[in-house]
Amino acid sequence: MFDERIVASFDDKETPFYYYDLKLLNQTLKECRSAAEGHKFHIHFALKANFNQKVLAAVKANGFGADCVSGGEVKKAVEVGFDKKQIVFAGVGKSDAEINFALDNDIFAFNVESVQELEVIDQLATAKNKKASVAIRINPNVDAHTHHYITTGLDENKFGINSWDLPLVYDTLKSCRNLEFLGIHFHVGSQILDLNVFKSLCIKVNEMQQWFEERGMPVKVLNVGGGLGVDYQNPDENAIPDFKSYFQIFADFLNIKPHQEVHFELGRALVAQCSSLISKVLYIKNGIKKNFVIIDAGMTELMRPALYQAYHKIENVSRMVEGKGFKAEGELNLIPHTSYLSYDVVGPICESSDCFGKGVEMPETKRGDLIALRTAGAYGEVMASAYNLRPAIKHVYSEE
Ligand SMILES: Cc1ncc(COP(=O)(O)O)c(C=O)c1O
Ligand SMILES: N[C@@H](CCCC[NH3+])C(=O)O
Repeated sequence: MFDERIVASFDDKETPFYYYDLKLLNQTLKECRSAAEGHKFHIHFALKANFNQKVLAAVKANGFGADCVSGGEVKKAVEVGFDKKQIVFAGVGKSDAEINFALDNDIFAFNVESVQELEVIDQLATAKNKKASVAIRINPNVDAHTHHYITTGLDENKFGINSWDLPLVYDTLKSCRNLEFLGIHFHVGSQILDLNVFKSLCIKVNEMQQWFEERGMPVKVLNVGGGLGVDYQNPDENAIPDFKSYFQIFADFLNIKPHQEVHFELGRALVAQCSSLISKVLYIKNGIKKNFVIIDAGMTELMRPALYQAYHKIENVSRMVEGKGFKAEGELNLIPHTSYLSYDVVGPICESSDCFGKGVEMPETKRGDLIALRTAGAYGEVMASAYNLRPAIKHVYSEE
């Protein structure tokens, strides 16, 4: 991904910044869309993964809808120009102001996460003399086999309505005159690489839709959420996820009826690989037990390693020649692997967890080298913070 021309173009840029490969982003979006179109599946992009303006413009241009988790995201989606009939609003804690904003904008649907929320949406819709379309988020108790902080579909998680509360949901839907029941919604977790998880999800979705339809409530939308993972270890070899196999699971195992639409809410799979956090080496500190590379990006710019011990591939792009490996300073020839050193790559923030990788093998690294933290396009800049009064994040975009 980082040929010499790209690295040279970074020379005059102030670090740290997120570098976006817009060509890769567009390729990824197109592949996803064509894989989904074959099955007539609808995809809403989960804005929580990335709400960078250029990213959203590309997502919208490629025909995706918007999956929002706050009033702020609904507002953003409206401002960017997503079709309001392609905006959904999920989240366990929607405030009255957020619900009102979404009602005023006539969005496609609320994914509702509790019985009390159903009642509140009905009251607020009644006050506006409107009907709110709702999908019921059901907690399917399916183990996503992913990091426990990003598992969302187990009984112990706060998300969704548990199946034993469905009779109460049914009664509430029947008594609330300003709600229109649209369908059911699920999301079991994120960074899921084992496609069997989605098979188990399909089985639960089939059970749940039958429950509603047996009670005379047609389920028009089956929303199966997002969660497809990406290859953090091999970002160049597997730059675009296998969308075909992913969608095929749902085509094979979901019991889709003619009156139904299947909706997805993908985030990470669409945007993770198109961006890297580029940072400059400030200092090299050789300790007794460890060598530290101290870079000018910290957990404030990319929080995932500190928060989830998440892995991001780390490369010294100043010493990389495309197709040839690494070069030593001033040399054009390859340097042997034995001259790779082991470093802990850390940021400047006053927290011990401000560490991007331990024992990272890199060619001998010097002050001023550029370091790329790969696969940072999802849950990267959106989770940035101003802790330590850090400046706002900067961006650089590929030409395309
Ligand atoms: C309800 C919901 N939908 C969609 C997503 C997007 O997930 P992912 O980025 O893993 O595709 C999430 C985040 O996990 C979510 O909580
Ligand atoms: N922020 C998480 C994903 C959360 C998904 C949202 N429910 C991550 O970086 O992996």
